[in-house]
Amino acid sequence: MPDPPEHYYASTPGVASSRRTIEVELPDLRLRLRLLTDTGVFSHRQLDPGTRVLLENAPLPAVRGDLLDLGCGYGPIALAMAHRLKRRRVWAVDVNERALELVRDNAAAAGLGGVRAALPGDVPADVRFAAVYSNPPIRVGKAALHELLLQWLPLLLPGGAAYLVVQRNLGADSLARWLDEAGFPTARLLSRVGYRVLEVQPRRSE
Ligand SMILES: C[S@@+](CC[C@H](N)C(=O)[O-])C[C@H]1O[C@@H](n2cnc3c(N)ncnc32)[C@H](O)[C@@H]1O
Repeated sequence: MPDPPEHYYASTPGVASSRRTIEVELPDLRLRLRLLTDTGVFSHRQLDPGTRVLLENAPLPAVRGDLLDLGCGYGPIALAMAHRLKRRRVWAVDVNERALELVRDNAAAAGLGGVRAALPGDVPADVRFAAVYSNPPIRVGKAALHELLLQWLPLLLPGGAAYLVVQRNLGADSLARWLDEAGFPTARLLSRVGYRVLEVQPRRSE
């Protein structure tokens, strides 16, 4: 039997678990986030710089409704948004089960009952999103990334938006063009330290 894959988007990481706590400070939050991370989970040693750019710059949702952290990892985006918007339900979705366990433990430790950590197939079919925040899994390859976005972006509510942070040198501009051609009006919200934050609107009606 081959060893299980060790990349961070495996459903069960092959590397042994070794949890640690990291602290994350965001300018608008009065408390420091204390977040459990683990090996086998994306950027487990420190908050990813792209995620920081997203969290410090993406606006709050313009309409009411649930939020989605697509590809949540240990949950820095979901947890920060849940602190900011305590009454909202925040879906934290990932294929990595170790990551989902961390999100559950992080939300419980922070007393954030609105966070729902779920595998993609476990989100009820009728859920729609006021906003999607994502540092998407670029490393899965273009075809899988496009498929992922085509699965979740159609679930945006009217007036909602998705905010995606992507490294400029990992194809942020071509992703923006592809989204636009796929019918989702996309604009570059900002460009900072090698990252772009894309703002994606719900699909244009035909
Ligand atoms: C770049 S990481 C971002 C993690 C976390 N949001 C952060 O900012 O630290 C992308 C995440 O997407 C997850 N992922 C990969 N394929 C996925 C899929 N098909 N559906 C949901 N999540 C996926 C990976 O497991 C990984 O945790």
